Amino acid sequence: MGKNNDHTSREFGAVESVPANARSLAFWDMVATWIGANANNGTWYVGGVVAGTAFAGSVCVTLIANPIAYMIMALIGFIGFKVGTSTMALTRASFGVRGSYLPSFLNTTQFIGWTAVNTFIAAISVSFICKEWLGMPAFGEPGGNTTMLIGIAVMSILHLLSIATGHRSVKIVERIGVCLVLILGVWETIVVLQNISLEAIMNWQPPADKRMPLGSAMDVMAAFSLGWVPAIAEFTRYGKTKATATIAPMIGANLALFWFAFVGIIGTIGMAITTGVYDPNHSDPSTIVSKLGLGSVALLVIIITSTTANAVNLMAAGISLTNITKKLSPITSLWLVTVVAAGLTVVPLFLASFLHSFILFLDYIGMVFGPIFAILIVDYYFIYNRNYDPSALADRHGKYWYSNGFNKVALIIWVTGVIAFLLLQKQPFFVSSIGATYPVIVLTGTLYYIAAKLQAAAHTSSTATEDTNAY
Ligand SMILES: O=c1cc[nH]c(=O)[nH]1
Repeated sequence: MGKNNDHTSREFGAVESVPANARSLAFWDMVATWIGANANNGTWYVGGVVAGTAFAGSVCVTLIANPIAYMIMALIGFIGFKVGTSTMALTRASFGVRGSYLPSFLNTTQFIGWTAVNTFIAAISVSFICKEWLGMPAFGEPGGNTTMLIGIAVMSILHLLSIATGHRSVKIVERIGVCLVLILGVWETIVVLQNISLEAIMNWQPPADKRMPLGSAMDVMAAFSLGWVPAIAEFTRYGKTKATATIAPMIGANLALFWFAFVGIIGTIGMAITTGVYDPNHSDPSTIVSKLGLGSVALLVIIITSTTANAVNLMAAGISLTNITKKLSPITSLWLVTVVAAGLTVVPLFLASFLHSFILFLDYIGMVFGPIFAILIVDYYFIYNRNYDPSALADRHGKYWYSNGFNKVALIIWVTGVIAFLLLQKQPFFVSSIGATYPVIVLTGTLYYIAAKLQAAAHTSSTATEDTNAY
């Protein structure tokens, strides 16, 4: 095959449909990618956050909220597989060619935000390990920012290497990363379990002022996993088979999430029992492992897990940007978002509470993306009957242009969904039970279905009137 036709070495822009001969991701590559995504420090951390519902509550929330999110991910992964474009380009069909710039902008910012969040959490661990090994001040101590900056610098170099050639370098990072994560992560989990009594963990109750209601924990977990959904078609469009695009991400994401969140839950509760202080910043088992004098292994686990997760985050941030502008090539865009993310990671050093900012960030994700996914899924499966035309996604005269490039119906329903989230999220019923994220997704999907059908009926009748008048 001539060099120019060798699509397998190319990174495709958001709106380009990946042809069959460029689909190089096999089933196990996809499983590895999503294990690599969720086997990360952020998942430990979110496990520590929901530990505020005590052990039984946090396990239940984890087992309910996340699989639902990954079913949504599979539904959208399938659309990406069929149409061949990135997730944000898919929103052109429902929001309009220009209307899709809104979700794309939100998406680029959320994935840059995730990269910063993961890098920051990894840097906290690096900082603690620098203290153990070198006696340098750790995060939270006077002068602790130096060790944080070391952590941020190391991670950012690894990020640049992992996205250097787009999905191909990410594939290699995930293949190597997942093997190391499985070996070191299992080992680290065993060490932690040997040092923490499961019985004491099950009986532990959070202090009254730190107890988290179940519905709030549902929202936290749902937002955490839904955060991955807009990255899915970036990978499934390179998938070789339907199962690669649907079942493989579900296996990888669920497996790694259950594992790491569980370790985060027991790590945080274990530390709360030992120190008498409940703090999700202690969800990181590497801190425990390094206290046992095994700091180098702990450090490796942190660096690898954060790199594999951020490779996915950066792919999604960079490719989303190419849905907004054609001026940036996919690879330039990937490099750009990596540099911006490195800069952003420094910001939490100057914020009062990282945990508070993290929860606000998750609220933002649940609020803006839940309604976007509802509209995308209903639009593809029920309005367009599983039939999007990739060639019309960039066509100014095509069916996705709507009115000046915007589908007002989708935009209005999206705003309605966001407002509904803001109203329901604080209602005692939702706070104490199922949270607001999933009810709002169902509500938005239903409203969009009704509105889009009414829009289609109005369009048909106005076309019929025009035809009659023509005679
Ligand atoms: O999108 C996501 C979700 C969870 N963790 C991440 O790093 N990114």
